[in-house]
Order: sequence, then structure tokens, then C-alpha cells
Amino acid sequence: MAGPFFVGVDVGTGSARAGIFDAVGTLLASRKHDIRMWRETGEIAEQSSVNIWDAVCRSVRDCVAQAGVQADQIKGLGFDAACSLVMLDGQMQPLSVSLTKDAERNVIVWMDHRAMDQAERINAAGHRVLDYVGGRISPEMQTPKLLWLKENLPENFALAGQFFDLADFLTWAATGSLTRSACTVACKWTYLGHEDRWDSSYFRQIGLEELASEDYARIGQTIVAPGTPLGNGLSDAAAKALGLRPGTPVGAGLIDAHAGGIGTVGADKDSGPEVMMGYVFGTSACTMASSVQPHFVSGVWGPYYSAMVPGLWLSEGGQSAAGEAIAHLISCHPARAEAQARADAANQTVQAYLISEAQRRCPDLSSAVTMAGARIIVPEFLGNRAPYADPHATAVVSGLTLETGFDDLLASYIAGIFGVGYGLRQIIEAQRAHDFAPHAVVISGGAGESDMMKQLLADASGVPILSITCPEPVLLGAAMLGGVASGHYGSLQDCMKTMSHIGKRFEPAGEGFARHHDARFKAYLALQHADRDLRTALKDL
Ligand SMILES: Nc1ncnc2c1ncn2[C@@H]1O[C@H](COP(=O)(O)OP(=O)(O)O)[C@@H](O)[C@H]1O
Ligand SMILES: O=C(CO)[C@H](O)[C@H](O)COP(=O)(O)O
Repeated sequence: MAGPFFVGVDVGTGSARAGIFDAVGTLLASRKHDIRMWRETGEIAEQSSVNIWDAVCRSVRDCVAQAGVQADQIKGLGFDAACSLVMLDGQMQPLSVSLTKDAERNVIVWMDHRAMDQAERINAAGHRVLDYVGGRISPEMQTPKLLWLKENLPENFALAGQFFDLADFLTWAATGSLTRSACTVACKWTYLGHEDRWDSSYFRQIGLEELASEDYARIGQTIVAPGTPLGNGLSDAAAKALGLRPGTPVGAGLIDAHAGGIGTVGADKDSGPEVMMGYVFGTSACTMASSVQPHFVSGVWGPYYSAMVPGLWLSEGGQSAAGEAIAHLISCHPARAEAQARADAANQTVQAYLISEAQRRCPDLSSAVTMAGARIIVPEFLGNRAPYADPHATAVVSGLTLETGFDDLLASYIAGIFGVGYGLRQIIEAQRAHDFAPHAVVISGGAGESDMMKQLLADASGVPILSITCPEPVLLGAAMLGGVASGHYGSLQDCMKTMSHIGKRFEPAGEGFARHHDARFKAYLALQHADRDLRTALKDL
């Protein structure tokens, strides 16, 4: 094996993974290590950047060893990560983001909703930068979280030397460069990518004036396109920890959903990336739509210029809880122990067992809708990200009976997947109302791997679902950043066309089952509406 080879690192909510690829996108090996999370009642989710970096280093070392590749054959390295907020002190050591003051807990995970109140105040002030985040800031973004830190942990906020999006922390840990990616700062920190600047009046208005007065020294002064080579490549210390060569080029990073987008939307060589919507289905679900012109769709995050595909605008929708919502549904069901025992016997995760059991019972795939019976699930356990931008939305389940058996659990599992699929359909319809609907959706993420899942999502959304040939599209997107940083490809778009290739296509079910989904989607909308009405009726109690 002559190479060149490129390594991609993906840090999701639950694990750090690494994959090694050749120059046409063939995956040679991948490995993962779980990362630790502290969850607390309320909306608290915290992690440790030391633990994350350790899991990254172990994953890279293991994957390179498994592939049998020599370090000098690896010509580039790229990182993506969930959009969590990392805080370091002036000596670049972890600084606590936690009311426990535990220094190990220096990462506010993206799904942490502690900054709801701060987000509401920012939205009420209505600054024009909000036009570029879908009209409303989300408590999952970084400026409400920074304001929470200033208001609740003022000493630590003042002591902080750097606030990073996790992907930028990882490239700093690898190279020592404080340069931020245009992806992270535009999507989560209100950087105006189309004007190449921060808006000081926003930071002054919301009460984070010091960040502007110090000229953004703690949140990013140098901002570059994803894949731009950083510093002098891998530092000696990082190279040793990763088992790679010092100086190996490292590209500016991406948010994980955006790496899924980059890994997939260039795969159709006959059309541009703007025709295909990326859909990243993991802990959360993210819709990644590119366009030549900006589209202002209320509740759909963006439009962000050049935040994913260089030169194109990105509109990002999705649901905060997707795979996580389905895992929660399973864990609440009386038959969870039986399902787990069956999965253990089959040496599978419970989700993998359930999807393969559904496929065994319905080999034609689309008839699985009959297994869901009359159960309709709006799986908004962590609010509605799009198209309502409503973090207070809650989940609704209808069609429950006194059944407690395994088949009933399977019904909830399938209905939960349809709920995720109807959320996708709703976002596509919101975009269609702005003449901006995709021709097809190309999927990535850990929850989207099986044929059954792709078919169920095609049936529920009413749009063809495509896969790419690579089994790890998010890791592929990260590795592309290393490929571009190495200079092996002329541009990220060239790299996307060369490394990513369309695999299978799943058409939405024909008339018979489409009728089921039309009716179920109407029921889904009615339940979602009922949740809003009930919350209004009960809000003063
Ligand atoms: N067959 C499946 N059905 C439903 N959910 C699944 C399935 N396989 C994986 N998941 C969910 O996908 C999520 C993990 O996706 P992955 O992309 O690997 O992680 P992350 O979102 O942390 O990057 C978990 O919430 C897991 O429960
Ligand atoms: O906000 C996001 C992208 O903009 C992601 O949902 C978040 O980063 C978590 O991703 P994952 O589900 O892969 O852990």
C-alpha cells in the first residue's frame, strides 16, 4: 500500500472515532473509544476535554495500527466534532464550566439547555445577526452559553483564556494554532461569514461586551475555511500522542453534521452539491442544504455563507434528539429487558437488533408501517430545533394501550423512527414553501446505516434517500479536511467528488403505503400542535 492516506477524526456526543482512507475514499480501518458525560437533572450535560483528547489519541493509534499503515504514509489529518463549548484558562488548562467547580468538567455539551433564559433574552432583543441563525438563537449555540457562564460562574468567565468550539479545540490540541474554522464560528458563534466579520454591536447588546473590546482574542481572531492547513501541522507532542509524524498537515475543522454533509453531498458526480440535502442521523438529526443564493427560512438555522461547502450558503435544520429520542423510548418500555436480552443473545446493540428484527418480519421493508399500528410519536424530547426553533417543545405519544410485550416495544421503535422521518418531511416542506426543496437526501450518521432505516425514512419523508459507498461518511468528511490541507486535492469540492461515491437509492413507498404515511403525518402535525396548545394553556400554573 503506497498511499497517500488521510486520517479523519469524528468526536460525536458519545464517542471519539478515527478512520483512515486512501485517496479515492476507500476506508481501510476505523476505531472508536467512548467518551464520558456528566448528565444532571435540569438541562446539564458536561464533558472533559482531557478525556476527549485521550479518546481521540487512542482511536487514531488503534486505527492506524489496525490498517497496518506507516506514519509517514499519512499525509493529512482532519477533525470534526459536535458543537460543544470548551473552556480553558490562561495557561490553556481545563477550567470548570460546572456549578460543581470540578475542573475536569470544562465542556458544555451541545445538547445542554442551561442557557434557555439567556437565549430568550437574546431573542427578545432581536439583533440583525439573528437573521443568519434562522431568526432565533438556540440555547444549543455558544453565545447564550457564554452569557450563562458570565452570569453564573463570573470568576471562571473572567479567568478564561480561550473559549473553543470542540472542533477548534481539537485542531488547537493537534497544532497549537488558535485559528478557528469558518464553519464553527458562523454556525454557533454568530460570525458573519458573508461579511467576514464579527458584529460588535451584537456582543455589546447581549452583555458580552468584553469579547468585542478585547477584539475577539478569546473566541477567534483568525478565521479560515475548513481544510485550510493550520500552523506547522502536527506539533511534536500531539504527533507523539497520536502515533503520527510531527508536521503532518492538519486542516481547519468542521462541526460533525457538516462533516457528514461534506462526506456525502458531492457524491453525485452529475449534479452540484446544491441538489442534494445531507442528512446526518446520529444522537441528533441534522438536515444540511446548500444553495447558491441565501434562503431565509424561519426556524431553519442559517443561512450561513461558506460554512460547509465553500462558496455556497448552508441552511441547517434537524432535531436535537433523534437517535437519543429512540433510545429513550426503548428505555422507558416495560419490555426493555426482554429486548436487551434478545439483543445480547444476537451480539447486537438493542437498536441494531430491533431494526434487523423489523427487516426479518418485513423483508419488503415498507410494510413495516403496519407494525407501528396506530402509534404516533412526536419524539421532541429535547425540543423542536426546526422548523419551529422551539426548545420548550416536548414529546407526545398517542396510541398507547395496556400492552407490555416485545411486539409493543417494536411498535414504539418503528413509530419513533417515523416520528424522526416526519420531522425531516416537515423541514423539507418548510423549505419547499421557499422554492428550496432537495431532489434527494443523502444520509450519514450512526443511526442511518441499515437498509431498513433508509427505506423507513424515505417512506416517512416522501423523498428518495441515498447512501454513499463508504460505510463511514462522517469520518470520510473529516479525512477530506486532511486531504485538502495536504495539498493533494485542488479544492474541497474536487476532493468531495473524488472521495465520495453514490451507493444505494431508496425510493419512497408506492401508493398503498404512501397513504398510510400521509395520514400518519397529519396525525403527527396534530399532536405537535396539541403540545403547543397545552403548553400555552398550562404555562401559568
Ligand atoms: N438502528 C438504530 N436505530 C435507532 N437508533 C440508532 C440505531 N443505530 C444507532 N442509533 C443511535 O445513533 C446514535 C449514535 O450515532 P452516531 O452517529 O454514532 O453518534 P454521534 O451522534 O454521537 O456522533 C445513538 O443515539 C444510537 O442510539
Ligand atoms: O448541532 C449540531 C450540528 O450543528 C449537532 O446536532 C450536534 O453537534 C450533535 O451532533 P451528533 O448528533 O452527531 O452528536
